[in-house]
Amino acid sequence: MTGELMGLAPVISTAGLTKHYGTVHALTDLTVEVGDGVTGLVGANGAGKSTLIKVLLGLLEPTGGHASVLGHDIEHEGQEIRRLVGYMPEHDCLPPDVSASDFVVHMARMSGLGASAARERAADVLRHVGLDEERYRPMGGYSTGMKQRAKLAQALAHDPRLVFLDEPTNGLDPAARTDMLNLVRRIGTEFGIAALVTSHLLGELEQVSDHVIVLDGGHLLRSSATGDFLQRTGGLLVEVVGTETERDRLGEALAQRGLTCRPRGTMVAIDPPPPELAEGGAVHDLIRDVAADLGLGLMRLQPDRRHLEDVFLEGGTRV
Ligand SMILES: Nc1ncnc2c1ncn2[C@@H]1O[C@H](COP(=O)(O)OP(=O)(O)OP(=O)(O)O)[C@@H](O)[C@H]1O
Repeated sequence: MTGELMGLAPVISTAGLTKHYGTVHALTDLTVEVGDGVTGLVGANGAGKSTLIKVLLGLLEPTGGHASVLGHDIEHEGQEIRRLVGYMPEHDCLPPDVSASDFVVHMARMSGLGASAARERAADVLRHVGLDEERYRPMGGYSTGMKQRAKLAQALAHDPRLVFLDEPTNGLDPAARTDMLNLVRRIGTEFGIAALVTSHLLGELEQVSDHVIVLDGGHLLRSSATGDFLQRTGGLLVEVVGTETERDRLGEALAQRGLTCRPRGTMVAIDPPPPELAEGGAVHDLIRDVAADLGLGLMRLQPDRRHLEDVFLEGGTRV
């Protein structure tokens, strides 16, 4: 876990955390730690992500187990936790007749800032999230992207140590999604605020998270550094100048030399080579020589990596 590795106290720590809604087992025996930086909380709809956040905020009582957030016990110190933590809920919760500016000032005042400090802080966070002149307009007329930014701004209003961002990219088009992910990354790096961010889209979290926790039906499927999810497969990806014809000529020639190849987009994906070619970069030399013999220009030769989707496709092992 991130915190343990760095010798720091974890930002969040749970032990056997369980939450049932009647017969629905939303979280089961969850033991996990979250450190500083950005942590992705991934899982399909209904996996228990929002429930975990609400339990950690002290808004829902756990059925069993324990958890602490920034060193505070969730059952007895919920108020202290909510003072230190910002929360961007999944669903629309913005008053339509109020401007983002008034709303964020209000949220900052609620957290104890004086009138002028709250105005200053609101202007800062609204600028950081990219709401400019629109911030003076009633939020009812905002696009989904602007609403998500306003929700994020209110989560940052009281200068929290940690933010819970529940599906911040929900409903956004690809460009707005990229902007939001960049913002999430900046929160964890430039602003130095730890972030637990949920998504059911696995690919997007691998771009911004230092660590990823995967939930499946309320169970912990996996918790590791993002780099470990993207571990090398031992295979290679090669791209040559030209079209599919050149790609396939290379693939066929490499297959004749004992490599297992298949097309993947514009590239040739090569399975981990046999031991005699894996040693000392022999496979790289072979690919270079085969491309040269065919008169093909090598554009790219890189390790093939697993992606977060693969963890799900493989079914994974519950830990
Ligand atoms: N108040 C509630 N009463 C009963 N069941 C609930 C309640 N809230 C959530 N659930 C159920 O608990 C399970 C986990 O829900 P949760 O909202 O935590 O999942 P999630 O991973 O956040 O999914 P989503 O992204 O769809 O919100 C689901 O089966 C859900 O239907």
